[in-house]
Amino acid sequence: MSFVKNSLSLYFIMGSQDCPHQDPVRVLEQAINGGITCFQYREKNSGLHMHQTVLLGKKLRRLCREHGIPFLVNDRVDLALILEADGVHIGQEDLPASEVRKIIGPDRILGVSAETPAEAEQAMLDGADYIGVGPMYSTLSKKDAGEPIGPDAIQQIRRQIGSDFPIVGIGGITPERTPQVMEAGADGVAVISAISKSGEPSEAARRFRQYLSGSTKL
Ligand SMILES: Nc1nc(C(F)(F)F)ncc1COP(=O)(O)OP(=O)(O)O
Ligand SMILES: [Mg+2]
Repeated sequence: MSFVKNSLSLYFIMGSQDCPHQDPVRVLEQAINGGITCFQYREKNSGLHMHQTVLLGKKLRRLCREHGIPFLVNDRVDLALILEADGVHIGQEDLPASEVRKIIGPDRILGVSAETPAEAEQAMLDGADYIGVGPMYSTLSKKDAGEPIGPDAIQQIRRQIGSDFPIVGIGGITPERTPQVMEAGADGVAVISAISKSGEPSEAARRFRQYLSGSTKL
């Protein structure tokens, strides 16, 4: 579990839909240079058909492998297996976590979205290695995101599941908002547009790392 916990501190999530003006491979390369610790490939309503999704996924997977960054795939367990991903992330409206755990086996990472203590508890019972809690703040990266639940939701979940289980906050998180999410009990922050749409992904990732290490000049 400590491997997952350590890898969650700066969890970059991206698909081609998040990089309207740049090559997604270059964006990931820059984000890795800036210090991300985990990556999730999340193609959503991007217009790519599955062959293109696999091709891009292979390039992103290769980049992560070269830099020792865990590579996870969102939603699509088949795509995760094709890409030899380190894991998969699923939400409450995706395949049941307990079924996904059977398909990916015991050694791959299983992430599950949770908004409430009950969902968090169930995810743990279903074999999740971490949970993603959000949306923390309003987000443009997920069209069907619910109302923001804020860092308090992490505090409530922590009261239910204890301090050991890995939690990452997600949804509208900026470098400046990172301390609030971490103080609420998260092990890390998951980020899409604050890095992918920053124009300077490596600089953006570096700023998150500064706030994560508490080394910013307040
Ligand atoms: N993709 C995600 N990754 C995380 C992670 F924990 F990894 F940060 N947490 C939450 C989500 C959202 O997952 P889901 O609810 O299925 O929506 P979508 O499939 O649109 O992403
Ligand atoms: Mg999903």
